[in-house]
Amino acid sequence: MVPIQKITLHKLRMQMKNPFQTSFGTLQNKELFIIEIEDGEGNHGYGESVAFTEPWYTEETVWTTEHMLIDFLIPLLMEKPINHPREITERFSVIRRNNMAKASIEGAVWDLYAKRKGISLSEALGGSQQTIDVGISLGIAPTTEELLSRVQEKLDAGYKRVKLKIKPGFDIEPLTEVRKKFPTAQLMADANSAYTLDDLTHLKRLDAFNLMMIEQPLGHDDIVDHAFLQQAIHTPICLDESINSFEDARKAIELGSCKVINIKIGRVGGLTEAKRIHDYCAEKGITVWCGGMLEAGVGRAHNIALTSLPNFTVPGDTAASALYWDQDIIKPEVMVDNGEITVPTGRGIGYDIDHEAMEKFTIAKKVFEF
Ligand SMILES: O=C(O)CCC(=O)C1=CC=C[C@@H](O)[C@@H]1C(=O)O
Ligand SMILES: [Mg+2]
Repeated sequence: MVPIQKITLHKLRMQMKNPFQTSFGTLQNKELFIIEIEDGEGNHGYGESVAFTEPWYTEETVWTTEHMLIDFLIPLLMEKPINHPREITERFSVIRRNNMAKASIEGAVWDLYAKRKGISLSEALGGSQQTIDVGISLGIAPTTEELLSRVQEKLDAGYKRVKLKIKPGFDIEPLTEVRKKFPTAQLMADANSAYTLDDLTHLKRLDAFNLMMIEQPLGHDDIVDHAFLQQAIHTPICLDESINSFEDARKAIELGSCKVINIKIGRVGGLTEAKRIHDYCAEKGITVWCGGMLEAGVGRAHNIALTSLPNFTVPGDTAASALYWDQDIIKPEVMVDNGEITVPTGRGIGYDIDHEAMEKFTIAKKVFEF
């Protein structure tokens, strides 16, 4: 059993070092919840919520996360005892979607479970990789020169894959320049649904850049048009926004809508569902990699543990804390050495919470005792 005696929602506001620009807007201040669960025996499990303050990536926001946690998910979690964190997906299935809210608390139970067993979260999940490869996702840059210098800097730092954000009007030109300057770099592009099938002729031109993949070129909820597009282009399509569950992944793979899936724990509703998608993709020969949501340290630690599963073969978006934050909320912070992270072997997420830093960024706190 995983006894739960106390749940604390720490609401944090953290300022990003550099604004992150996508085809929808710019992110500078991040609000998030750290969910802390205590078993009354000295163990603390931690999870992090990843919804943004505005619903442009998925429909969830920081505010809906709080509403779901307080009014539905915490009461459901406490309805009867949990024997294994694996049971939570099923328990939460009476609530439609709200996957990021679900994942935030499910992750905290997984961490608590691993800590109680005295094993790492990676081990609890069945991870086998001791080091993981790391890539970087770059926001849209103000100029092509600036983009080239950012790519150069990240490749020099050892990052093993560079993801560029593209949108109509900012695609062929920057990709041409980046490819010219870095002919052998592992490059990919993410459109965050900025195109439609009307852009088919234009999208075919992207085949010239030898990209590892193009992420979510079409509708955020589409798998049909993507299947048509995948037939028409050579570049592998990677789905991000369209895959919110194991069932979505199964259907997309059956339809031939993608060759790659970007697994984000929050988007699919937790570690259990993420692992299920990973296992299914391994069986079907579909490549997976772990995306990021500009998380602080707790969320990154969960991503690192997940990425230690064997079918995570493409470098993930788990870049170093120092690229995002002046000060992170974990100790040590996430360090990337020549494009690799050593998967921690300590109990649970394997990083300690920097309580002082967490207090500093806390803007509200709610405690539930049972
Ligand atoms: O967490 C990171 O380092 C990368 C984040 C990232 O690329 C994204 C996060 C959230 C929305 C998007 O802009 C983008 C993505 O779609 O993967
Ligand atoms: Mg994406």
